[in-house]
Amino acid sequence: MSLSVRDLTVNYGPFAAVKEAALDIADGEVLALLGPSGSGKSTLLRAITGLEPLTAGTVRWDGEDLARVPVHRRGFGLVFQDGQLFPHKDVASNIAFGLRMHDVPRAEHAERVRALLDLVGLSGYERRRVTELSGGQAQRVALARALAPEPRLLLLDEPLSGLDAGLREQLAIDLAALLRRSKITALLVTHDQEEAFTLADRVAVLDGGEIRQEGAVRRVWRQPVDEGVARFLGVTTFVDGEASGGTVRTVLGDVMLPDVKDGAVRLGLRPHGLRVSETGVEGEVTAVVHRREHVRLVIAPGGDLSTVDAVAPVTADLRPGDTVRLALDPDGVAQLPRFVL
Ligand SMILES: Nc1ncnc2c1ncn2[C@@H]1O[C@H](COP(=O)(O)OP(=O)(O)OP(=O)(O)O)[C@@H](O)[C@H]1O
Repeated sequence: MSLSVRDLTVNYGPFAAVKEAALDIADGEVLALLGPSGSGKSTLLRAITGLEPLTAGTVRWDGEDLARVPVHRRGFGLVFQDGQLFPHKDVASNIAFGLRMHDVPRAEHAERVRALLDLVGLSGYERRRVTELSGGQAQRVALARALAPEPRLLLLDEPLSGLDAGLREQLAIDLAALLRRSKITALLVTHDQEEAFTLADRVAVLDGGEIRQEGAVRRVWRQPVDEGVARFLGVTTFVDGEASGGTVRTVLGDVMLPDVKDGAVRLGLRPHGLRVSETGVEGEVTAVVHRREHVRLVIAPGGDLSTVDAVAPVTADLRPGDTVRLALDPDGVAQLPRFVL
């Protein structure tokens, strides 16, 4: 085990921004701290780096308590939302700064900078002024600078949130490949579930300063512990059902789910968990929103049911008032614990 955090609490006056947080990151693993704005993600990350004093708790690396180890001696690399590059230096000097801080001999700088630029997909950019970089390129340079001293833990605080959507998606894919290829141990802070799921092996979902759920990405996505976590992970509709032999029967249709136990179950549906289909439950379209890859719909299924979110292909020509049929898609369905009163 590399990083181990226990009972970590950070108070700002009477307000607890982080409450008794516990998490572990194993060697080569990427953990994402995911949560809404103000949930305490950045405070927890800053406390781990040593930038924020702990009110209580411990941060250990391989068992060693870091309480008395200052930020620059922890061997951690940091990347923030705005890469905070030195504007008067060129790309190579920005990256070499990371090397100088860690006593890498000067003769090795050029070669190391070249290798790092290659790693982040910016070969040949050594002499470029940082003021002449795009937002995405600047974040790649910030990443190269943080990686230069070969940190034992890379901490990324919303590294992509300053970028526009398309670029952000591409950079998340590139960054995920880089982290896996280089077997870097990392902690990522983000409010964007797509980003967390692209980049991380495990996620810890924070809300109100508390870690509400922690686990492998797929598991948290498929089995959120409560409605709060489920909603934060994109679930908009909850429906009860009865499982038998791997199929769950609900008022919105049947769906086959892996590992579902027979008996009463509660499902959480993301919009793409309900798709317009040839057969299935009938409903009336009440709203249509065009998205890049699909059309989002609000449907009134009739009867006692409240409106539900659903999707249709971009080619679907649907308007409010149209009648459609809906089928459940297991890809967009989560399973929640069902509390029997
Ligand atoms: N220096 C400070 N003094 C007082 N309160 C603070 C301070 N820094 C943060 N807070 C409060 O602590 C809470 C957690 O803040 P934090 O920045 O960790 O949240 P976050 O999840 O990272 O949010 P965001 O995604 O918006 O950055 C917030 O309610 C914030 O207002």
